[in-house]
Amino acid sequence: MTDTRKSTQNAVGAPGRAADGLAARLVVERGAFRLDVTLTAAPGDVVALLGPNGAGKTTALRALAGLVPLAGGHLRLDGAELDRTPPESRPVGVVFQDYLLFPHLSALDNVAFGPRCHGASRAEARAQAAAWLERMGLAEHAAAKPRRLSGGQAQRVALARALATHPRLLLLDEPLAALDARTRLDVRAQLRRHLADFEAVAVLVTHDPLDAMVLADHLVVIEDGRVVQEGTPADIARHPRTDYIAHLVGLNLYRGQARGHAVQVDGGCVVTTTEDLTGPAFVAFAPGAVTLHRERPAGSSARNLWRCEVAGLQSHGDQIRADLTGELPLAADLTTVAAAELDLRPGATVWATVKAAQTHAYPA
Ligand SMILES: Nc1ncnc2c1ncn2[C@@H]1O[C@H](COP(=O)(O)OP(=O)(O)OP(=O)(O)O)[C@@H](O)[C@H]1O
Repeated sequence: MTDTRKSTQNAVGAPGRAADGLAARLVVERGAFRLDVTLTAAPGDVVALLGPNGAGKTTALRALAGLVPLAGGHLRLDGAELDRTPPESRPVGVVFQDYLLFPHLSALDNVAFGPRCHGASRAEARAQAAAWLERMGLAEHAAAKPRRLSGGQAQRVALARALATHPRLLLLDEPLAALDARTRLDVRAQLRRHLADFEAVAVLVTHDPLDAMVLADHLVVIEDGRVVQEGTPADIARHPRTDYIAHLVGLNLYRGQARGHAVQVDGGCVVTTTEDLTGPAFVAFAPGAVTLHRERPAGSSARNLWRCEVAGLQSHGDQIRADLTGELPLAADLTTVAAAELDLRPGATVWATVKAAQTHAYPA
């Protein structure tokens, strides 16, 4: 994916960077759960924390906000230590999934609340709030109470409230999750524009890979309290390193040992690739690269041929996704017509072929 929005050359996580921005190692203990993640970002970066349920994304965000204490590590923002700074004194703005607007205050007063808390006079705070609402396209809703606002409008008020304090760190916790699909598209596009103009560090927690890919320059994938992979959205989509990420980006992924053009997959068969590698490797291919046959194909030019059994079928847009077990567990996408012609049903035996040129191997 190309990011035309903002330069990413500011080297997230690169050694020797300037003191500006975020440099954190967040160690948090919550009962049996331990979070230990390192996050660094330069001003202007948008970092998305992505991961399965319970991975620790929200805990990381709460630690950045000062809402849960660090059991270890450090938290520096623009060179200043924040570990012991109480949440209300941190130069941090937070936007939650469910907006958390004050129900008894108008949109304008909700936004003015931030600058007021930071010492602005009432008139100044209201003037700044009016300017923010204008920027968000909400000027005509300034007097409305939150219950009169749509979900998308309320979320924009919450964003204006966070930005009005000029935070050096903006935290967004699933900011689009509560919105319906149509509103989500609009708010995502607007949020993208506001984040592009935002000069400081933004950290976004999301379950949705599309939000992460559209909004962030840098993805940090957390599983079980640890960072399992980080990089640009394009890197991660091309070179997933865990099953969770492969599933997220819709690829079949295997780990094994490469010898030349063959990768011996752990616990099973060989996948032939066009890359020439030696040693521990990943090999991946898209479900759409798989061709299914009811009989073992004779004379197929595909270098990869596996005998499988249909474990399940699901519709997936205008395609059918077949989950296959057998020599190599894999997902295959085929058209509804092809699925009908093959008479695919759970339990059926099928032969799967994949051309070497449609696989992609890379060092593990
Ligand atoms: N107050 C708490 N006390 C003890 N454990 C907690 C508490 N809050 C969360 N946890 C545990 O911390 C772990 C991480 O939770 P967290 O909410 O950070 O994950 P997450 O990645 O944000 O998940 P989700 O996507 O489901 O929101 C989980 O195992 C959870 O059970």
